[in-house]
Amino acid sequence: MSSKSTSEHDHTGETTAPYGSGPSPQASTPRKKVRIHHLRELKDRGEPWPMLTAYDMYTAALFDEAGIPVLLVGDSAANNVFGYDTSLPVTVDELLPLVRAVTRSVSRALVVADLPFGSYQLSPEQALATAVRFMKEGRAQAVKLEGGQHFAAHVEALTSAGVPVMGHIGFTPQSEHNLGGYRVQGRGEAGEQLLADAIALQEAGAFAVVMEMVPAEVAKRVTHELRIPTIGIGAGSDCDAQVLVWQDMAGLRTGKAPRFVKRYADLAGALSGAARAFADEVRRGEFPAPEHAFH
Ligand SMILES: Nc1nc(=O)c2c([nH]1)NC[C@@H]1CN(c3ccc(C(=O)N[C@@H](CCC(=O)O)C(=O)O)cc3)CN21
Ligand SMILES: CC(C)C(=O)C(=O)O
Ligand SMILES: [Mg+2]
Repeated sequence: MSSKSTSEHDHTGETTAPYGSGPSPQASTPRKKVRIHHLRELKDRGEPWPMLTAYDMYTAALFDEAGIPVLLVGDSAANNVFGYDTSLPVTVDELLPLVRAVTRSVSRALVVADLPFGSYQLSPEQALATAVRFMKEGRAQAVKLEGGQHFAAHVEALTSAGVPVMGHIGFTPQSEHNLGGYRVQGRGEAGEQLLADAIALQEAGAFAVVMEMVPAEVAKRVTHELRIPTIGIGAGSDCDAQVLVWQDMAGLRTGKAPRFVKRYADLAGALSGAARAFADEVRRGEFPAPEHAFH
């Protein structure tokens, strides 16, 4: 990766530091709306960046303030919001209000809407019709869809209509039944196909590609071959960016998380402690105290 230092002027005439530049921690927080070319600049400078899922107002606003440049309203809302056991059942009508809540709540982060199973696979026309709903009704800045070479025409239909597209290859949860469960993809011979898929997405106009559960060596090679950023989840440290589902990252998910997850907090413990403390105080007659009441 080359090192390139730029500072640019936008239509306001204001000079802005590129995202992630500068010596202080604050400097890594973008002061204005993150745009797609910022992500490409970060790749060119070799500066890794974070992406998180978000599905509602508080998380979106907090992650935006924390300097997460890209938020994904994932179809993983199926598991992590709606309580389905796979991502397959979730619909556009269920996801749209979440996308709208997130876009309403951020000032800087780029918001990507994940196209759910069945909402784009039928044809490039279907993909465009669905993407248009997420852009117009959800006010998303980009959409994401799962698939490689076979979906190049879909990606091209979207990008040529002005819809920025993020690809997603490797383990693609919407195809879990076809892939035989939650398994690492792209080992051995399949690594060549993964690279071909990534290149096909780039050539079709995708602005970034998620690689989920692929060997770190393969992800590294794809990352070096592509001009557009790669975003890893269980794909090692050589991707241009890293994404996690926020409930996994913050320890809200109970039960065993996938191996690629690191927990940075114990929200499950904190929330369950708060609920128990509230319940105890109500049962003991300690809450509400006089200062919580009106007289
Ligand atoms: N909370 C959450 N986190 C996710 O990362 C996530 C979702 N939900 N929902 C949609 C998909 C499903 N994903 C998953 C779900 C489970 C594993 C998992 O259990 N992995 C095991 C087994 C891997 C193997 O056998 O090779 C692991 O230990 O990583 C992986 C990805 C990723 N996505
Ligand atoms: C894990 C990310 C990449 C995703 O697709 C989702 O959350 O739906
Ligand atoms: Mg998804």
